[in-house]
Amino acid sequence: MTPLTNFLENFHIDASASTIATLLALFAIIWYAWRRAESKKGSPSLPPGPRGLPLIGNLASLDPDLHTYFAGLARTYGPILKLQLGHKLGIIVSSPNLAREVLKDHDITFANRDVPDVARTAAYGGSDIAWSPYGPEWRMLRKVCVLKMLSNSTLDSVYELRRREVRNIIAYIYSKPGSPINVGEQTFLTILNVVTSMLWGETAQGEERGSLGAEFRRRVADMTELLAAPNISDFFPALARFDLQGLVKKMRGLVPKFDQIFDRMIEKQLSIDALGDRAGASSKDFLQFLLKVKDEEDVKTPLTMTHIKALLMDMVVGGTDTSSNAIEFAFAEVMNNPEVMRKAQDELDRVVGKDSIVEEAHIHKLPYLHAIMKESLRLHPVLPLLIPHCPSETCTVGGFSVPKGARVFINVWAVHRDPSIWENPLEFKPERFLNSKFDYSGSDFNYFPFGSGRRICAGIAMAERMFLYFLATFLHSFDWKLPEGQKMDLTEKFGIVLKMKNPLVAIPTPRLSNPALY
Ligand code: HEM
Repeated sequence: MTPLTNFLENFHIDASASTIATLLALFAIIWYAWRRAESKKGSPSLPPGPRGLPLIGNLASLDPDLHTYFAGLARTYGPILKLQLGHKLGIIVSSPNLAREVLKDHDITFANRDVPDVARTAAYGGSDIAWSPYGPEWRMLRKVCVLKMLSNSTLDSVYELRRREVRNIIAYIYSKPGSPINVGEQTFLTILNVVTSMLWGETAQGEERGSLGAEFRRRVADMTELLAAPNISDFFPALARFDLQGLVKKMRGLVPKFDQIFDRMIEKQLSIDALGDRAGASSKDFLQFLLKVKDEEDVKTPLTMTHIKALLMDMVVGGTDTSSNAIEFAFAEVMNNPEVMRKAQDELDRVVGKDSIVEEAHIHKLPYLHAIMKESLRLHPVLPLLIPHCPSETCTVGGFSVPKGARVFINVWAVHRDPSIWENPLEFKPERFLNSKFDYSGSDFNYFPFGSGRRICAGIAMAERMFLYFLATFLHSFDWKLPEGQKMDLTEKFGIVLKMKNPLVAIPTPRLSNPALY
């Protein structure tokens, strides 16, 4: 197989001879122009990296599991390395010191994103928090979200929503004695209901809960898969308009399905406002708040309807898939380590008791549960390469030049498994976090599952609450075992969100003293 056919196969392109000839000609022109531009600039001291092929660079050898592939390269080339991804330079950083240089010392320079074509399509032209460039618009969006929806005081005020959804799922599981439960799916549905009811106060019930949730989950999964797929258009911007792999077309097919729901909810909210029927809308609804902010005049950076939809997309896609996959990994690790399960359930029985149900007020009294969350996010940080950063100007990291516009991957997954930092890094051992100094603030670059600096996750408080409350309730309410003859498989699958390759299916047995508690 030639490198070109190998490359085409890697990118799932069916190509006739004439397509290949056209591509070759285009590549040659781009390559020539690029080399000329480079030679004019002189040769900057770039980080080391594997030798690439002319035109396509290292694209032919990319492995779909980018986090493990990058970790392997770092063992050969060191903690900062480069990959030539067609016309785009990729920089991979895999050590705490260099992550600190990028995310702390050069925080503002790297607080930008290199927006993939599909992400631009998904996020209404990149008008959301995650893909906006660093600047007043991003600051306004983040402030609106963090202050209003994701702050501790708002989260406290909507505990009833979380409680209702968690009690619903527990009752549902209890109603299916001995049946296998798809843990990720049920967690996703519950979180989706929490997030959407915070957004617009509507929550799917009964049959609708199952069908709407399953449909949403598929679409969110399709979306994150498209976001993670290597796209020729990003590596050869001159070819973007041809959308050779059809990824943007696929994303364009997905977005309207979300958009219709957003439109429906916005219209509903506006008609409630028009009728002055405040009683029909909870004053806590985030959408209602956003629509009010949109109408505010005399603001320097106005919030538009496009921003609102992009924010809803961030919350529905970013808030659900991350949290549910993180919980699924933790659940699987706990099941795979019976001693950890025993300690977690002992702690719950001591603090909550078998004659009561878990409330969020119990959570701060459960240090072992907190340690489980930290350990699980160490081994399986669900955004293993963060969201790639992009320097707004050329700067030096670890003594090497990182050019303006490079796509910078911070391999937090590799740092979290580095044996020079962590003892027996592959072991799931929550004890290592008991009484430890590690938190989620991103101030220690040995442990930063939510990122660090200006672009740190905007939803940490919400993620922490949902994760701990769900896991505590699941472990307290039931004993869990795998279906007969099945083995636990913790293999990961890379997407922009890390998932379990084979979804966790487990059988619950009630363990509380009284059926009324379900
Ligand atoms: C366990 C769950 C979660 C984990 C591990 C996680 C982790 C992360 C990480 C690593 C980033 C990228 C940081 C960077 O690029 O440097 C991020 C960004 C983000 N997260 Fe989360 N996240 C989780 C849940 C949530 C939730 C529940 C929400 C909101 C409802 C949320 C909203 C966001 C947003 C809006 C961004 C973009 C921030 C920006 O670019 O300024 N996340 N998250």
